[in-house]
Amino acid sequence: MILIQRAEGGRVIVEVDDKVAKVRNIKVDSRLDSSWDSREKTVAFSFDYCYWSVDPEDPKYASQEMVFQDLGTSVLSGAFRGYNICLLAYGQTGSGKTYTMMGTPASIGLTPRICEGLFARKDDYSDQMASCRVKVSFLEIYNERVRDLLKQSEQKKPYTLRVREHPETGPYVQGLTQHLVTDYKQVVKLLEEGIAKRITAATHIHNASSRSHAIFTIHYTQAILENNLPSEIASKINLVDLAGSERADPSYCKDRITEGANINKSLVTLGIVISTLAQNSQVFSSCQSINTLTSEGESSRVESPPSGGRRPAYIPYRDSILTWLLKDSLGGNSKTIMIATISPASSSYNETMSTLRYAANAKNIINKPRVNEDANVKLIRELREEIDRLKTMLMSFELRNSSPSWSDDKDGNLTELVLQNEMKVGMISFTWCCNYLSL
Ligand SMILES: Nc1ncnc2c1ncn2[C@@H]1O[C@H](COP(=O)(O)OP(=O)(O)OP(=O)(O)O)[C@@H](O)[C@H]1O
Repeated sequence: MILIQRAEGGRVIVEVDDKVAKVRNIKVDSRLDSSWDSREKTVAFSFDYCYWSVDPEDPKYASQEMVFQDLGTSVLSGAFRGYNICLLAYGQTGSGKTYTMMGTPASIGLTPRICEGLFARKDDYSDQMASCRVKVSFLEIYNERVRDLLKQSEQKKPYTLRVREHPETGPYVQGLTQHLVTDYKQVVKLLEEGIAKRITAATHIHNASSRSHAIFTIHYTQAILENNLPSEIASKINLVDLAGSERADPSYCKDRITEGANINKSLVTLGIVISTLAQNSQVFSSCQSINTLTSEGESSRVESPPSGGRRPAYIPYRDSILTWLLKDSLGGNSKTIMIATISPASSSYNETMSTLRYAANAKNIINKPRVNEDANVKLIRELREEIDRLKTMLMSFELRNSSPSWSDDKDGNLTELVLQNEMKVGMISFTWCCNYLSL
């Protein structure tokens, strides 16, 4: 989705028409007869949502509440169902990423609103024999190093945390503190603490520009009772406010230039990861459609890769700390929303076009999210569904079939299947309960 924030620096060259953002091509002079110039006068990009957030007096102005109602509520519903979610704000310096993700005291942003939503739901749990646990962590990546924003550090060099990769759960930051929070006020306090520690500097566009990528993570675990068995559904919500992309100003000091180079390095790597994932998703979907066509027309199955032998390309996640940490959110087990913020001013034309192309690429990625639930509880539920299906079939056979021999055969097989599945359910439930109690 695209969010158009303020217009400083020249005339407005962007307009929003429902889900389409149209940018006037400033390289084509609209006053001249363009018959000799084949370039388009406007370039249109379509997204799931486009918001106009320039002037609060404008009737089409999109407020923080409106953005939350569209995006924040879908983050919450995904988390309640047990999915991992990632919300990522990308855009030019000063275009409103931090405003959208965090907000201001007068106009709170997505992150605090999402936390508020989690705790509003928590209050309902008393009726449902379920409970939940919320833990948060907050880190920044600055100059390719990781710092815990929620840890008091007396050290001179606080950027010492290392990223490691677990074979099952993926990349994580070793030693990052996780804070158990029980109400909204506690989260707000931690958010304020972390934001105050985040590295900012004055750039030629924005005098309090975030120079680091910030990741606020919520570990949301729900304890539920399913089929009379206690179980847990876990969801990880990554709320990411990226550092702004900006060109290096020759008047900057050496540190600022190194900092800019590191920001660009991770944003360039993010761009490469996004376009490779988008290409791979296209290879995957063409593979699927070829397999579908073949299985409709022939009896044999085609193994991937399809004709032409295109294999998925290597994804360089580990080329930057940012992409390594977001590996699962980008093209993995996560529902991911990218918010691209742009300025509608003509002076930002190049950055706006590059952000829109970046976002258009990200739209093509196909992720594989799955509910993070206990595998045994899932198996028991599937077996019970199968038993119900078989019992319904048995009943309809008994009602419909008059031929005794045929019906007896089928009845026998189905009854046996029902019994086998009920035994499996009994055994798994027993072993699972023993394991759960011994923990
Ligand atoms: N829609 C908006 N309404 C009112 N103020 C806004 C809006 N968008 C941004 N701002 C204000 O503009 C300034 C810059 O915005 P913000 O800090 O969110 O930019 P950013 O993209 O995070 O920049 P950087 O990458 O440099 O950190 C802030 O003072 C912010 O409060």
